[in-house]
Amino acid sequence: MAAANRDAFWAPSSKVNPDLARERESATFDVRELTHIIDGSPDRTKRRKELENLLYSEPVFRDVGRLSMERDEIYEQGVLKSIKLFEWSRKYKWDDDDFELASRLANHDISMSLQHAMFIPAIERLASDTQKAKWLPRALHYEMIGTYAQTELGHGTNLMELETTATFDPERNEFIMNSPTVTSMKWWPGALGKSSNTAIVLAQLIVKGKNHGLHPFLVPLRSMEDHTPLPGISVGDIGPKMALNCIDNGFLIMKNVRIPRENMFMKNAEVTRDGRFISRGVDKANYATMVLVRVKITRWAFESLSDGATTAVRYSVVRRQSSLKPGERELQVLDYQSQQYKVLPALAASYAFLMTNRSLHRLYDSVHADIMAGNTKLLAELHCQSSALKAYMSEVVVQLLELCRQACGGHGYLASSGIGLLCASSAPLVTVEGENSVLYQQAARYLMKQVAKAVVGDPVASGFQYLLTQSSSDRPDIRIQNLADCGNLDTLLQVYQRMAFSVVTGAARKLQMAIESGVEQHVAWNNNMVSLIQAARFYALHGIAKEAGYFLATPTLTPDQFELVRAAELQAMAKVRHDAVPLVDAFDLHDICLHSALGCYDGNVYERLYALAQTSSLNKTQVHPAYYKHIRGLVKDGQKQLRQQSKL
Ligand SMILES: CCC/C=C/C(=O)SCCNC(=O)CCNC(=O)[C@H](O)C(C)(C)COP(=O)([O-])OP(=O)([O-])OC[C@H]1O[C@@H](n2cnc3c(N)ncnc32)[C@H](O)[C@@H]1OP(=O)([O-])[O-]
Ligand SMILES: Cc1cc2nc3c(=O)[nH]c(=O)nc-3n(C[C@H](O)[C@H](O)[C@H](O)COP(=O)(O)OP(=O)(O)OC[C@H]3O[C@@H](n4cnc5c(N)ncnc54)[C@H](O)[C@@H]3O)c2cc1C
Repeated sequence: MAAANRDAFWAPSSKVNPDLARERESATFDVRELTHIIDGSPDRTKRRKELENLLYSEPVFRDVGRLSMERDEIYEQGVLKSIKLFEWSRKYKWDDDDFELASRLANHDISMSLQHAMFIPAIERLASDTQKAKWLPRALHYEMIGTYAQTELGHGTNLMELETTATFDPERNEFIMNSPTVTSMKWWPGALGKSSNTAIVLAQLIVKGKNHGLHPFLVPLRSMEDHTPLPGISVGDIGPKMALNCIDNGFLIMKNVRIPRENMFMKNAEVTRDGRFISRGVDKANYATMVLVRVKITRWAFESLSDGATTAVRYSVVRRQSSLKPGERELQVLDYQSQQYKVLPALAASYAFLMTNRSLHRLYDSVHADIMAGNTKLLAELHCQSSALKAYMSEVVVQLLELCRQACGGHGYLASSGIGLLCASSAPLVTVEGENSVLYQQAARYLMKQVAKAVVGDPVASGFQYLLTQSSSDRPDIRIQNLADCGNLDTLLQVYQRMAFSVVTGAARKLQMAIESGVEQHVAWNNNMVSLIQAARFYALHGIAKEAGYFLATPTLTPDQFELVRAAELQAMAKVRHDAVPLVDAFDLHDICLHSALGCYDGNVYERLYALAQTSSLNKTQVHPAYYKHIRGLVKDGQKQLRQQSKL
């Protein structure tokens, strides 16, 4: 597609699909006001619009051609986008919020996203003041382009078994970095393969033959002059992935790579010139960057889901298919109850996730400020909440996005729908920054400790008061007698607390019984892992309907009450359906950001599908070269055989 046509492609059309226009006219609330709430304030909306104008004035951010690009081109485009954002960040002195917003507007489709997502935050959190003074300006001015290299080919989850070593050489006042085995090579770090010249490498610290555990080190990878790998460094890309192919996730093998002693991150621990190891702060302080990124993932979960919900809702009101009564006009597919059941949970969860992320962010900011001041009292609660919410929200996003894709029928399978790519690029959220079942277990571990406290009457953390209130014998009955009761938030909270109490204490009981019967603690944990993971998950009405078994078996609800909840859920869906389009419009996603022929604001779905099909590389010529190479021979042979047969 020529550049001029690309611009035309994204230009909003004055001709809006009439079904979509009607939905907007009947909105029961002010969409702009809701947009301000979603953005945070009218000023934040204004700022977003300013950044949209800046970004989308650049051809590289408007491109629709990526659907037919080769890997090299995808990578190069991702690099170009990174460079643009970095240049603007430097020129306009963007703060973290601005950078995050700009990155979101670029769909995080940038090769060197780790620079701001992990590399700079890790320096801020793990480096001593002297190191920060030295490294931060180099990172913020993009002389250092960096990555966070923790995972290895052999181990991602179990950090204790990482094999990379950093051995202190007191004579030369240096660390010697080594990847001693095949499985010890670093594998997966984003931007490691081709883009980064520096890495934060997590390695086992060896001093005087003693292993002091995992610590972070700043390792130069490539020459600052010509970007060639430095002596002892083998580095490269790990190959194409299901999505996110603009990112050069890489491998790294180090052979006797020497770095100055001062390159060990020294906020939390230090090796002195004479080889003494000094540990400061809490044991897990070096995991701080992971906690931050888990919080960020809950934001990305909201963003991906709101993209998917917008596309699925808009398309579902534009698409008409079949009628309920023969001869009647075909129905907008969103009017089928089953379609509402596929699409509206994604819409509802988008809003719930936005608010949850905000609350988690507030907790993060407050605990982070405490930690910087030396107070780590709430670290365990933050670790529990960030682990459980990262796991739960990413799990739900992956499931709901796939439903949104299915809700778009066959067109949802086209790359031009945008939704397949969204599913593929969101899929790793369940794995990165801690695989979900592993993170649920971290939360379960904290929960079990809270149960132990509740049992002996000790105070429990603020979010776990239900362990005390729900255990008392005079707890009130659940009052669900009619549909209106199902809409009472206090009642719903009570339902969840009761179910959570039963599941959490049930898991604790099973664990305790297994241990008392003589089973070793870690075996008992493994034998009860599914119950423990369930205990760490949390669930409104849809959650109750989906997890019926737990609410009926615990027993939190009677079968009659459960039927009422189900009826109330369907009633709520019909109500939300009326405002579904205004509710997705309030996300105010620019068409370029959404990148979907099915989800565009004007609803001209069919025209855009056809226009995007024209960009297929197969359509460059009327007759494809494959015809001359292969198909022509087949057809000619067939013709020849037919002629011979007709002669017989
Ligand atoms: C942008 C996307 C790019 C992606 C990037 C990446 O993926 S980068 C790569 C991302 N990679 C990953 O995410 C790897 C995932 N793996 C891990 O995070 C860890 O290895 C582990 C948590 C699974 C276990 O760790 P372990 O064997 O060391 O520990 P343990 O289970 O024996 O527990 C010991 C104690 O430590 C506590 N504690 C643990 N973590 C934290 C924390 N963050 N904070 C605070 N506390 C924490 C825990 O509660 C327990 O406390 P207790 O009960 O003793 O008072
Ligand atoms: C797109 C992408 C980007 C990434 N970026 C980075 C990066 O920038 N830097 C970096 O260092 N790493 C990065 N990673 C690596 C990522 O952090 C790891 O993949 C993740 O931590 C899981 O580790 P693993 O792949 O080794 O899985 P494993 O730990 O081998 O787990 C495999 C499976 O085993 C099961 N399992 C494992 N342990 C347990 C347990 N204790 N209990 C129950 N079940 C268990 C789970 O089902 C799990 O899915 C990235 C990964 C991806 C996919």
